[in-house]
Amino acid sequence: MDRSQEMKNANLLSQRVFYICDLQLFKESDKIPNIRGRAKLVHNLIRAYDLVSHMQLIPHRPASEDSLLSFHSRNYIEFLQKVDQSSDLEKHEDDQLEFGLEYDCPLIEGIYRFVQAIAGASLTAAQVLVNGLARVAINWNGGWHHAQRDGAEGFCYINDVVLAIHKLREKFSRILYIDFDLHHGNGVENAFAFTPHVLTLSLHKHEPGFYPGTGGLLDVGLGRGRYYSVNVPLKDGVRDDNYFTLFHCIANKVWCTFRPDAVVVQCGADCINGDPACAFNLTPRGIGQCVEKVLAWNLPTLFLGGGGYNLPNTARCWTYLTSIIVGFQIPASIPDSNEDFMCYSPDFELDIIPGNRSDQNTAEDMKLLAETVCQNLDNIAEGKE
Ligand SMILES: O=C(CCc1ccccc1NC(=O)c1cccc(C(F)(F)F)c1)NO
Ligand SMILES: [Zn+2]
Repeated sequence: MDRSQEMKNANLLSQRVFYICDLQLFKESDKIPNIRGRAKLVHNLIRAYDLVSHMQLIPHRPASEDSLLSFHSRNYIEFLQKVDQSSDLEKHEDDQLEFGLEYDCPLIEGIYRFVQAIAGASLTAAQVLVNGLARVAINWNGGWHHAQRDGAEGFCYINDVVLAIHKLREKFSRILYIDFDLHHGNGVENAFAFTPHVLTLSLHKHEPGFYPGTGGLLDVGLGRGRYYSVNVPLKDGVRDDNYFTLFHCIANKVWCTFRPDAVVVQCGADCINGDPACAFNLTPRGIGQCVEKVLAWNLPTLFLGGGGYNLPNTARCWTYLTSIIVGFQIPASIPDSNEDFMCYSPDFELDIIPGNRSDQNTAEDMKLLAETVCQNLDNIAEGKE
């Protein structure tokens, strides 16, 4: 191999952060209810801050039918293929309901090509980590954590998170999944509830009537997976400092007892102040501190998106997280070169101020969460079932 090729490879490896992006993927992402236009907004802001020059940009490869079947049922995948072709949707009305393709997950045009793109992007990112080409990969168009084996749920048509974790398991023995989205990562937890090879850790809002309703403190996993599902149920109003203190304590315990070989992080931005969900008082700095802690472990890590319905705030959040992941500090004011500049009015600032909702989580609540979770995790220390 000549010198220049060596230089290229060295440069490639030094770009330890791979970033999945291409226009087709953004086009497919726009088919998801309530986030139309978000994919481009996020990418444009990341580009405006010139963060792309610190990353290796690669396009997604559409997921094959086989890779979709590594988690989803043949019935569901074949239904998506069938309904994709047919013009008259009325014919499949009852099937649609059976596969959750109603209400929150209305049928979308070209749905099979859509799920191949969404799943393919996260699989392409995971493959980069399996190949050892990079230590970190980002797919802000993934993170659809509610989709179940045999159906769509909660705006999630395909569970790209489960597929990506399954891909990582080809090389890594113990995978830690961390879910910062406002909603419980039920689809991912269900997929791995019975296995000790994947520990799922979800911090989320949990109160009567709030979707999906699962992820209570007593939900610890099943069979050989008992104690490998970790849930941190929170009430409205939690703020950066308490959230990070809790995460810091639990993440340390998970790291010591589970000793992960790779990490997948779902960064749903509906937990950030300003989201129409109006629940937590968090800012990107709070989640950013948690991300810094995960990066300090220096493990192969895949970052995914998720919820986030205040589109400019979601762009602010994931741009800020990208700057932390690549280790390049960026200025607080939105670059006016950005074509979407006006979306960031009236402040044109990157920072998001914390909400001022009263914190329903008392100090006792937080203490009980930390203690209970840490006691549960004592059960997975070396050798204990
Ligand atoms: O964000 C999600 C999906 C949430 C969801 C699941 C099932 C039914 C409805 C929803 N959507 C919302 O909870 C929601 C929250 C805030 C804002 C919106 C919006 F899109 F209408 F703005 C929607 N999972 O991480
Ligand atoms: Zn969510």
